[in-house]
Amino acid sequence: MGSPWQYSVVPDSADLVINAADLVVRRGKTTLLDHVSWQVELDERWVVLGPNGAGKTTLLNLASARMHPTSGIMRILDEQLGKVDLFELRPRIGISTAALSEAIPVDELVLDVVITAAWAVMGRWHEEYDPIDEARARALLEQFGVDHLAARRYSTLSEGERKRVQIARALMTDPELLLLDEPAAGLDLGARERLVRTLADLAADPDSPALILVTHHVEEIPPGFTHALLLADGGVVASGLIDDVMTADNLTKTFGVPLDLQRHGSRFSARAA
Ligand SMILES: Nc1ncnc2c1ncn2[C@@H]1O[C@H](COP(=O)(O)OP(=O)(O)OP(=O)(O)O)[C@@H](O)[C@H]1O
Repeated sequence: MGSPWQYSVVPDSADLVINAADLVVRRGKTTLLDHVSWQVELDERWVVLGPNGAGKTTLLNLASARMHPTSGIMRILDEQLGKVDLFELRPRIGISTAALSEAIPVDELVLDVVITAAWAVMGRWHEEYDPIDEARARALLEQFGVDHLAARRYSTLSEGERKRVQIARALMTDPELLLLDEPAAGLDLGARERLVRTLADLAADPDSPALILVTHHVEEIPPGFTHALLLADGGVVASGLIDDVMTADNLTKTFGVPLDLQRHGSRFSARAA
C-alpha cells in the first residue's frame, strides 16, 4: 500500500542534505534503528554521539546509501533511497570509515589511495587518471598535512597519518556530504588534538561539504560543529543545536551512567558524576 502521508510530512528541499523520516531498521528480531527522524542542512556540521551498539554505524550506512531502511523514508541530497541509481548518488557522498581503510590493499601507495576514489575503486589497477586528478589528490594530501607521504605504502603509515589520508580520499570527488566514522579512534592525545584542529578548519570553511562526524567521545567534537544527534538503543535521545543538546542530563540518558559535562570554550569533556 502506498503512503502518501509521508510525502506531506517530508517536504523536498534543495537545502536538505539528509531528510530522514521515521526510519526503522530491523534485522531478524533486533531493531537497530527505531523511528529515527533527522534533517541535515547544507551548511550544518553534525556530530552523532552514542554508546556502543546505539545504531550510529547503521545510520551512517543509510546516510552513505549503503543500506536501505526496513521502513521510513531516507532522502539524501534530494534523492530518495529506493528510487535513485546508487552508483550516481554514492560519488556525491564522501565517507571515511575503519572498514573502508581495512579494504585498502597492503602495497597501495598513499597517492593512489586518494586518487582511486575518482573511480570509486580501492586498489590502483589500469584506470586512466587525468593530470587534474593527480593534482587534486596531491592538493588534498597537502591540505591534511600528509603530502610528504604520497609515495609511501599506506600500510606503513601510523594510525594518525592513515586517518588523514582517509579523509583526503573521502574528499577526492568533491562530495556534497562528508561522513566521518570515528576519525579519532586509535589516535594518541597529540594526534587526536591535531586531527580535531584539522576538522575544526574543515568545519569553518564555507566551501566544505555538509559534515557528519560519528564518535563515542565528547572530547573529539571539533570546534565549529553546529549540531548534535544523541542516539541510544536505536532511538534519538536529543537532536538539534549543539548548545541545546549537549547537556549533562542528555549525556546521562544517552550513555546510561550519571555524567558531568564540562565546556572549555568550544570543546567538551565528560566524566562520571
Ligand atoms: N545484521 C545484524 N543483525 C542483528 N543485529 C545487528 C546487525 N547489525 C548490527 N546489529 C546490532 O545493532 C546494534 C547497532 O549496531 P551499530 O553498529 O549501528 O551500532 P554503533 O552505534 O555503530 O556501535 P559502535 O559504537 O559499537 O560501533 C548493535 O547492537 C548491533 O549488535
